[in-house]
Amino acid sequence: MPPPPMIGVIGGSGVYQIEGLEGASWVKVSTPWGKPSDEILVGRLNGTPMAFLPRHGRGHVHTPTSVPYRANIDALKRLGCTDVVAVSAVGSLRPDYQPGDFVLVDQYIDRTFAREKSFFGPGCVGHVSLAHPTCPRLGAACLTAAKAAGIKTHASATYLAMEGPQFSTLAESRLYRSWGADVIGMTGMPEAKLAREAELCYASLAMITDFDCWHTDHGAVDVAQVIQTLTANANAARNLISELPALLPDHPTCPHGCDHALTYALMTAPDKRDPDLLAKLDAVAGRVLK
Ligand SMILES: CSC[C@H]1O[C@H](OP(=O)(O)O)[C@H](O)[C@@H]1O
Ligand SMILES: Nc1ncnc2[nH]cnc12
Repeated sequence: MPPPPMIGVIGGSGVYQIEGLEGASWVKVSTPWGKPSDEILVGRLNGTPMAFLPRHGRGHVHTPTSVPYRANIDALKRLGCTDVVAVSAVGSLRPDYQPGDFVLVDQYIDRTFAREKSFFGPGCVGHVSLAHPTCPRLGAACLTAAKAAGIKTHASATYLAMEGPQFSTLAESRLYRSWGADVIGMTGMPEAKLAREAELCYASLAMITDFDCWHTDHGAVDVAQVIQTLTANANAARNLISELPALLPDHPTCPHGCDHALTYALMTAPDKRDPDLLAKLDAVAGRVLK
């Protein structure tokens, strides 16, 4: 029997709390990959178990580079999450995706270079498919929730993940546009890669806060502009999340295979596997290592 649905929400910049969780408490979760960004708020939303983790920690302590992505995903998996909705602030790289709009991210270009990107490594080599890096079923639920909450949401976007923390140069912004990227942010990767390795359904809902620096009618992005747009639209994000529980199926076997991503992924022969790494993979890959 597949586990019952539990939604993990990763809150991005400006989203450090969620309201309305019944019986909510902040819990400390230890992982073999270090400490998550913060304690995790666990409770129920309209009867469905939910776990909320602020990606940068309460008070925005972590940079996009220092976010402990592996610990965060491991902790959500360890708590029993089946589905993870990531909320992020992004800049728009196209004129028709405008500040205040939401987008459902379904593709990535990963330009980050200073982060741990895999749970696997020497002694347990694994290769998962990332052709479709997000879960279409969870994405569809997010779009339905956004519609119910009255939020303008674009159904598809390619997210350029940059290292940061500085924003892009004009030449970079133009280059990313020429590559076909639609939005830009600093945290979408390796989060999506790790969620896939952990066999979690993952969807990324991004709020557009600015036009980065390429748009001739708009000044270059700064933090004040990002915060202003985030604050103006924070309620929309909350309303959207509260619509989600009713939209998840009772028996969450993923028709797209997110929950079986590791079935053919492991390459290392059983007798060559590193016991220390296998122990660390207990939550993430326990299903295939039992
Ligand atoms: C505050 S602007 C840059 C900052 O905002 C985004 O954060 P998140 O993705 O966690 O919402 C962006 O990726 C940068 O980390
Ligand atoms: N223009 C931008 N570049 C990178 N990350 C962002 N987050 C919000 N706006 C951004």
